[in-house]
Order: sequence, then structure tokens, then C-alpha cells
Amino acid sequence: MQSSVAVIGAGSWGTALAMVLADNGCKVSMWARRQEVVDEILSERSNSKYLPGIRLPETIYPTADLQHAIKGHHYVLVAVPSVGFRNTMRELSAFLSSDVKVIHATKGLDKDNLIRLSQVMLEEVPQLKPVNLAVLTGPSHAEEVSRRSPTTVVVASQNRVTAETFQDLFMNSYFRVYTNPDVVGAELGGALKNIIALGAGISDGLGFGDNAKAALMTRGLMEISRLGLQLGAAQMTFAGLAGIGDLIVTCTSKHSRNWRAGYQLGQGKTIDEVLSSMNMVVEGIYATKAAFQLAERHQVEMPITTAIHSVLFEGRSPRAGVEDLMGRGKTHEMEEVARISMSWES
Ligand SMILES: NC(=O)C1=CN([C@@H]2O[C@H](COP(=O)(O)OP(=O)(O)OC[C@H]3O[C@@H](n4cnc5c(N)ncnc54)[C@H](O)[C@@H]3O)[C@@H](O)[C@H]2O)C=CC1
Ligand SMILES: O=C(CO)COP(=O)(O)O
Repeated sequence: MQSSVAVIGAGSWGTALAMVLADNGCKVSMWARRQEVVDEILSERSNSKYLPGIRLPETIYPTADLQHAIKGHHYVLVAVPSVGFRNTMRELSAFLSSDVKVIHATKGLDKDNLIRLSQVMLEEVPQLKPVNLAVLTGPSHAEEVSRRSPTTVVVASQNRVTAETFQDLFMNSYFRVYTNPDVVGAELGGALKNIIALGAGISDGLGFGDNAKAALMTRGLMEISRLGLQLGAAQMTFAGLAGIGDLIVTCTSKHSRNWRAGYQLGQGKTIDEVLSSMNMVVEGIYATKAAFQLAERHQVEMPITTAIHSVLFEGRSPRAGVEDLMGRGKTHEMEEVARISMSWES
């Protein structure tokens, strides 16, 4: 039987994932907030603001009517920016039945309650069963997926059947899907790497080199893991596609909106100038605010996040932020390793 999937969100990611599903023979309805997007897809088969130059398959049916978008579908994929996530779930709640399986592909945290987005789903749609929820994450720029360039991602769910159901739905010759039971690590890896990508962009914008970027990525992963472990993630997830994989792609790709925003900050633009020049979401800005508060709440040391927070929200210059990082007191590279090493006993 042909699977039918509702994709909620017609930005670059929702559209690219709708294409994967259409390529896999699914019937796909796609909800767009704005009627102009629906009209353009219907008349031109393109979504030029978000995926210029890409022709969309005929089996993607766009609509601006949320109820119409999800009516009768077996599966729902949510791919809206994190700032609109709670409201979108609240609106969806009236139309979602309790047996539907829902996956989200948003990389962010709930800005008000500092919780993960699958937790927001359960708060806003109480009829959803946790076993029917999944998360799709990993190193995957929409621009490349829409060109059918080889890509690997992770589907995380606490329920194996749900994870494998979505694996089967999305997987094809150019889109390879792995499963992982660690929902916490998958969501945190995807949300927190955006902060480090902003930092990598700032570093490049300041004219620093590969040494600085490698340092940011490696030490960045360290602080992502530190917070992640505190919040219940499995350490190994951060060594995988949802952790280091996504960190690499976002810190080094010309497609990354977070890197591009950071680059402009490093070149001396203000945050307002940067945001007004971009017509796409820069999740790292919201994630920095949320992670900074989580780090304080859980007493987790996150020096890079703290430095980026000071640049974004406390008026510190990017160069001063780098000086703050380089001037920190000396530490071991890994406290845990130093602690267990017999020869290091004092
Ligand atoms: N673009 C990419 O390559 C990837 C994006 N993601 C994640 O997917 C999520 C969506 O990002 P993109 O599609 O790239 O964003 P985008 O900037 O390309 O498009 C945003 C879409 O969301 C809609 N939107 C904006 N504010 C909204 C709100 N308050 N409520 C509902 N809809 C709203 C816009 O109309 C637009 O359709 C983000 O969390 C992003 O991190 C994840 C992996 C890859
Ligand atoms: O998450 C992404 C790639 O995996 C997209 O990153 P940006 O939002 O920085 O473009």
C-alpha cells in the first residue's frame, strides 16, 4: 500500500524531505504557512525562495490548510523552525489522532521552558504516544539532499518499530538512514552544534585559520557532550552522525546558515544587520540563549557557548570573545582521563 505522509513546513528542509519521500513512492501533502509558496509549487513546481533551481515532483501536494494537510495521513513529519514549533504543534493537536506516527526534523530547543522538541510535542499533543514519536537529524543540508547527493542521517526513537518504520520510509539510494534509541542525544546534538557553527563562522570571519576551527569543533563537541550527559544523553551518540557528523557539516559548509551568520559577525556586522540580510532561519542564535541558561542551571562548564552568548547578547566584540576563550585558566584536556590515569596520581 502506498504510504501517505504529511510534511508540516515548506522551508528548505521540509521541501527537501518531501522530495525524498516522493522519490520513495509516498503520497506527500506539504503544509506551507504562506499561500504564495503553495501557488508557486502548484504553478511552477518550484519553491524558489528556499530551494532555488530545484524542480519538485508532481506527487507533492502543497496546501496552506493545516487540517487538510494532515487529514487521512499515516505519518506526519514536522520541519518548522524551533521558534514556531510549539504553536504549530498546538494548532496540529486538534487534527492529530492518537495512532499517528510523528517525526520531527527541527534542530533547536524550546526557548521558554528549555526542553527538547519531542517533549514539546507531548505537552502540546497529549493524545500522542511517546512510542510513536521519532526525531530525524544528522549532517544533511537541504540544498544537497534536493540534488540527490549522498547523505546519511539518523532516526531516533525510544521504540524500535517506530524507528525502523521511519527508516524504511525515508531510506533510498542517496539517503541512508541509521536508527538510534537515544532521542535525547539526537535532539541535543542537532540543536547544540548550531552554536559551535556560529563560532566557526565568527572565527573564519575574523580571518583565523584551520587550527582555530578544529579547536572550536573539538572543544565544542566536548561541551555539547558535557551538557548532553547531564541531560540524559548517551555519550556515544555524540561520536556519531547526530554529534560530530553534524558538527563537521555545519562548521565547514558554505550552505550553513549558522556558519554564514557567524562569518558576518566576525567581519564586524551587528546581529541585527546579519539577521536582516538572511531570509532563512539561524537556529544557533536561539540555541545559544537556551544552552547558556541550561549550562547555568545544571552547573555545566560551556566556555564556547558562554563566549558566543557574550558576543550575541552582551555586546562583547568577537575578538574579545576569542581573547576570553584563549585566556582561560589552564585545565586538563579531559578531566575524566586525567582522573583515572594511575601515573597522574598526586
Ligand atoms: N535547511 C537545512 O538544510 C536543514 C534544516 N534543518 C532544520 O529544519 C528546521 C527548519 O529549517 P528550514 O526549513 O531550513 O528553514 P527555512 O528558513 O528554509 O524555512 C523556514 C520555514 O518555516 C516557516 N516558518 C517561519 N516561521 C515559522 C513559524 N513561526 N511557524 C511555522 N512556520 C514558520 C517559513 O515560512 C518557512 O516555510 C530548522 O530547525 C533547521 O535547523 C535541519 C536539517 C537541515
Ligand atoms: O542542520 C543543518 C545541516 O545538517 C543545517 O544547518 P544550518 O541551519 O546552519 O544551515
